[in-house]
Amino acid sequence: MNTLIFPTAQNAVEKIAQELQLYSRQNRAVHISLSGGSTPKLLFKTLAQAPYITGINWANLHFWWGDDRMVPPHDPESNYGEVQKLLFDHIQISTENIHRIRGEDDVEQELARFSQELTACVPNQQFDWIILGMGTDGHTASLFPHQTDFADPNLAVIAKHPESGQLRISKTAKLLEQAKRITYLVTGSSKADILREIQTTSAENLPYPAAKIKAKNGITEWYLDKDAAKLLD
Ligand SMILES: O=C1O[C@H](COP(=O)(O)O)[C@@H](O)[C@H](O)[C@H]1O
Repeated sequence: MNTLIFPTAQNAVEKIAQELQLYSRQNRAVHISLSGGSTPKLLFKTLAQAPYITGINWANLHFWWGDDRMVPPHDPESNYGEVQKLLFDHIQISTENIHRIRGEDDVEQELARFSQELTACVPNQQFDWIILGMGTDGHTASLFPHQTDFADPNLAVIAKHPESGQLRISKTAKLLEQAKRITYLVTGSSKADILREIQTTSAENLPYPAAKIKAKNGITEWYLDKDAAKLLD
C-alpha cells in the first residue's frame, strides 16, 4: 500500500491542490476525475481560495466525476452540485470543461450519454488523474462490495446503494484502472479499521472495491490524514 500520511486533512488537500496547479500548467487538456461524498469538500473549498483560485490555469483542467447520484444538482446528495457550490461558482471555468453526470435525467439515457461523452472527450479513455474516496464499507465511486463486476467492459454502469436503494451512475472498475494515476483521499478515524484491513490482507481476499481497484499501468497511492492512518504500521 503506497501511502502518504499528512498531519491533517487540510495538509492532504493542500498537496492535491498544489498538484492540480502543476497539472494545469501543462500545455494541454488534463482530464481529472473527482470523488464525491463528504471527504473532498475540504479540497473544493481550498481550491476556491488563494493561491489556487488564481494560480490554477482552469482552462486546461477538465473535470469529471467517479460517480454521481441520480438527483438534480441542487440536491445536497449531488456530487456535482457540491463542487458547483463550493468551487465552480467562484472561478472562471468554461462549461465545456465540466463533464458532469446529469443526475436529473433518466438513468438509462444518461448512462448512454455519459459513456458517449467519455469516449469522445478522453483520449484512449485514460484519465490523467482519478481522485477517489472510500466508504467505511470499502466502496469507492459507486462500486460496492459484493455487487461490483470487476470485468465489466463498459465505461460506466448503473449502481444501486445497497442500503438506501438510491440509483447512481459510476465509472466501472475497468475504466478507473486505465488511469495514469489513482489517488485515494481518505481522512478521519472512522476509516482507520478498514485501512488496517486493506494494509494487512491481500486484495484478492477482500470484497472491497477500494482495495482491489488499482491503476494497471500507472500509480496508485493513498493520501491519508493521521486519524485515518492511526492503525497502520
Ligand atoms: O458514496 C460515496 O462515498 C464515497 C466515500 O464518501 P465519504 O463521504 O466517506 O467521503 C465516495 O468516494 C463516493 O464518491 C461517494 O459517492
